[in-house]
Amino acid sequence: MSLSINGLVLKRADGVRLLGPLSLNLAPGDRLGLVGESGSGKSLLAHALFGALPKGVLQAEGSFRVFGIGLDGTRSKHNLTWGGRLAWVPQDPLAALHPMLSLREHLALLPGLQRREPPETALGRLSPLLERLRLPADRAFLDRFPHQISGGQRQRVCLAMALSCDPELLVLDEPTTALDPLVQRDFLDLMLGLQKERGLGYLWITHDLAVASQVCDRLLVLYGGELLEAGPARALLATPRHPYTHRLLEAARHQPSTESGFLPAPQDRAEGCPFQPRCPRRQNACGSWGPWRGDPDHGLRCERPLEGTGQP
Ligand SMILES: Nc1ncnc2c1ncn2[C@@H]1O[C@H](COP(=O)(O)OP(=O)(O)OP(=O)(O)O)[C@@H](O)[C@H]1O
Repeated sequence: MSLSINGLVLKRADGVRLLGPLSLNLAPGDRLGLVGESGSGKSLLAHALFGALPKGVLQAEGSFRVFGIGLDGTRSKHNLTWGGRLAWVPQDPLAALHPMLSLREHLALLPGLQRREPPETALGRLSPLLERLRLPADRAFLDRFPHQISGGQRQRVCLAMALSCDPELLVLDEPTTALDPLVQRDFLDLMLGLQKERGLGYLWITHDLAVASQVCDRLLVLYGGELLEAGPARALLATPRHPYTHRLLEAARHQPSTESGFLPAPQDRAEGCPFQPRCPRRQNACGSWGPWRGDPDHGLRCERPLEGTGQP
C-alpha cells in the first residue's frame, strides 16, 4: 500500500474529537477523493500525514504508514518520505509560498533537500515539467516573487514544487478553491494527464463532489469528522445512500434544497450521526448510531439510508 491509515483519531487538547476514527488504504496509482464541507476535518488529516498538525490538535489514537513506513511524528526519520515519495499540494498557495523567496528558490527547495541537487541542475531537470504546467522557465519569470504572478500560476508553482522530486503519492488539499472555473477546468485536465503519465496515486481533498467525481475513482464522504459513506465514485453519484451524500450531490448539481443547516462546532455536535440535526430522514436511532454497514470501501453508516433511488 502507498498509504494505510488505521483508526486515526485527532483531538483538541481539551479532549474534543475533531476527526475519526478513520481508516483507509491507498494502493499505488489509486485516485481517492475525500469529500466534505468546511470544518469536517479534511485539512487536519493532510496536516497529520505530514507531521504538521497545528498547535492545539493532537493525534490521540491510531497510526498510519506511508510506503510501509510508520510515521510517528519524528521528522528526521521521514525526511525522505515527506516531499519526496509523498508530496503535498496545499490549500492556499499564497500562504504556502514564502513572500521573500523567488520562484527559482521555491522550485529548487525540495530537490536540494531530498537529492542534494544544485539549484541550476534542479531547474534544468524541471524545465520540461514547467513547460507541461505552462509555466515559463526563463530567468525573468523564475526571478519573480509569489505576489508577482497570477493565482493560477501560484497554484501551478505549488504543483511543480510537489512534483519536483517525482513523488508516487500526492495529497491535494482543495487545490482548485482559489481558481476561477476556466482555470479550474484546466487544472483538473492537467492533473488527470499527469496522473496517467506518471502513474501517480493521489488523495484529493475537496468540498466539491462535482470536482471529486471528475478526478477520482473512489470517494469517501466525511462530515463532522466522521466517515458517513464510501464507494466507487460512479455508484455514489448514481445512487447516494447517506442523506448527506445526497445533499452534497444536490449542491454539486446546483439543485435547490430546503435544508439550510450548518455544521456545529466540534464541542456542540450531537451524539451519534453528526448530520442528524439537519437530516430529513432523522429518527431516534440516529442518536445511538449503529455500526458501519457493508464493505470498508463501499458502505455507509446510517440508520435510515436512501433506498437506492437517491431520493429522500
Ligand atoms: N488549531 C486548531 N485548534 C483547535 N481546533 C482546530 C484547529 N484547527 C482546526 N480545528 C478544528 O478542526 C475542525 C476541522 O478543521 P479542518 O480545517 O480540518 O476542516 P476542513 O474540512 O479542512 O475545512 P476547510 O475546507 O474549511 O479547510 C474544525 O472544527 C476546526 O475548527
